[in-house]
Amino acid sequence: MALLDVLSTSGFGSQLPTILTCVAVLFLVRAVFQAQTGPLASLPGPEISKWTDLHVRLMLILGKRAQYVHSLHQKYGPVVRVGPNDVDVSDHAAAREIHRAKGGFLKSSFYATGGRIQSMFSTRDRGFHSSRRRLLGPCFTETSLENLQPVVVELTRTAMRKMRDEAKAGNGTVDLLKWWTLLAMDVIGQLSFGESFGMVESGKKSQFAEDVSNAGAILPLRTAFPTLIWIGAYLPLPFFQNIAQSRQRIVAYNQERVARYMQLVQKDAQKSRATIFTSLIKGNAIELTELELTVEVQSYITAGTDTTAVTLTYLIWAVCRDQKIRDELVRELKSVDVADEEQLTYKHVRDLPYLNCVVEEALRRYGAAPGALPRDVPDEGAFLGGHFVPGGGTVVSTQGYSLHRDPELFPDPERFNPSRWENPTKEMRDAFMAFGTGPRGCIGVHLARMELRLATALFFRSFPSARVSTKDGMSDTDMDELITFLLVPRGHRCLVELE
Ligand code: HEM
Repeated sequence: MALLDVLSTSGFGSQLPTILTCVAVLFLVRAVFQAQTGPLASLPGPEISKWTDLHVRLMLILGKRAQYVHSLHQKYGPVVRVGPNDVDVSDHAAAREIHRAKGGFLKSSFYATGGRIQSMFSTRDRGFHSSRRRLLGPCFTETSLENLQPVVVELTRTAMRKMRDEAKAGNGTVDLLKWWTLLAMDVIGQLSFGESFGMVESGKKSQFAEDVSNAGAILPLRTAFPTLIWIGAYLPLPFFQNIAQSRQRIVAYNQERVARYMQLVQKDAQKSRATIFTSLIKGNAIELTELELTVEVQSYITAGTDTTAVTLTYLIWAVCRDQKIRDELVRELKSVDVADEEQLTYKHVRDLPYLNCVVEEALRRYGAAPGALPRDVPDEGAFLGGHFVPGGGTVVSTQGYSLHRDPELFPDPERFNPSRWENPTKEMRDAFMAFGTGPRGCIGVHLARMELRLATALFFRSFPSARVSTKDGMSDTDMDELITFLLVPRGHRCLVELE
């Protein structure tokens, strides 16, 4: 018997509207109760945040979430409710508390996007993370990277040569975002597999790089509407199918490269190319399985390419826009006296004071990960920024965007002003979160700083009068800051004239 017949003979059908109305009323009462008297009800924030976070999700897709949340902090203070279960904190001491070791705030479900195999980046498991970080941390120290710096210098030098060639062959401009992306990805390839992806040399993104961009482009949508993406994976729509194919190709490519590297190690560990994993070689094997290594390398490519490339793009753009800053930087760089440009090493530039101020200010103002870093509040709750934030399902975030714009610590915070780092206070240092902080802070921080310093130094030594172009319609609008998890310039390009 059809279901409707059963319902009508049982009299249930005639009562259905009443039942549905009761259910709707119950939901409404529950929502009102939660909004007005729930454990987060006393936290400051706009009325809408008590009912929904849909507006915040839409802001995320539009690349304006960080700016919106910052405007809430300006209005409501350092602790603000941004959704029924979401809080954002811009108090420096509270941010440190959230991110400190053993603070009890674990990465939220936002990070659980990477399938069944966990990486150091994606894991939410404290035990897994500690053991992986203990193993890999030593690979990323300044001392370990020391041995690898010549290959980074060489790749950067090649990038300069290729940029000059491209500018000469074309209309005098180059797209910084393109070149820094090729460079950053080649650096990770070189340091992970002992061979680069060859993109700086070819001047073009490989299929692999295109796939990485494709897979990354879906991140905002996945973050804002994870269920939609989950359903999409089962639908025969080209958009979702293309992304699935990109992901499959990325995995296959990484597997192949890692397998090749491991064969080299097995054949002759001594002669295998130096990589960040060299110190993990014991006898003729590496202390990670092929699969573990593949997943780790993938996370370095995702976490270490666009972050470095975008920060560097904004850095060079900001310096080119201000002749005084550019001239001061060029003056300092010219003071490095080497007989031949080819002899310039990382050591020559690492400790240059003004260069370091420029890098620090670029990371403060344009660090490429300024968005929310969400953490689960421990069950017992916590006092943060003068408020009690309850646990049991609350997610608390900190965002570099707000922490770096505290006008008390960084007067005129929107201004790109490297000199503010000449004598930084402890409070400024404490508020600096471009690389996160605590045990989940960026493991690539020394590598990133090395790349930023080297590329900036070699760029302005090669092109001391570089300036932002207006050719091909390039304008400041291209550099409007869109922030999902990462920062990206609206125009997805940054054209500069080299000479
Ligand atoms: C300017 C460049 C970079 C910026 C601004 C940046 C920023 C960040 C931030 C803010 C975090 C913390 C994320 C969180 O708490 O949710 C992080 C973590 C991480 N970053 Fe970076 N990063 C950069 C470069 C790199 C590079 C070059 C690598 C390459 C190895 C890398 C690998 C990682 C990894 C693996 C983590 C996770 C660490 C963990 O959970 O133990 N990053 N990064």
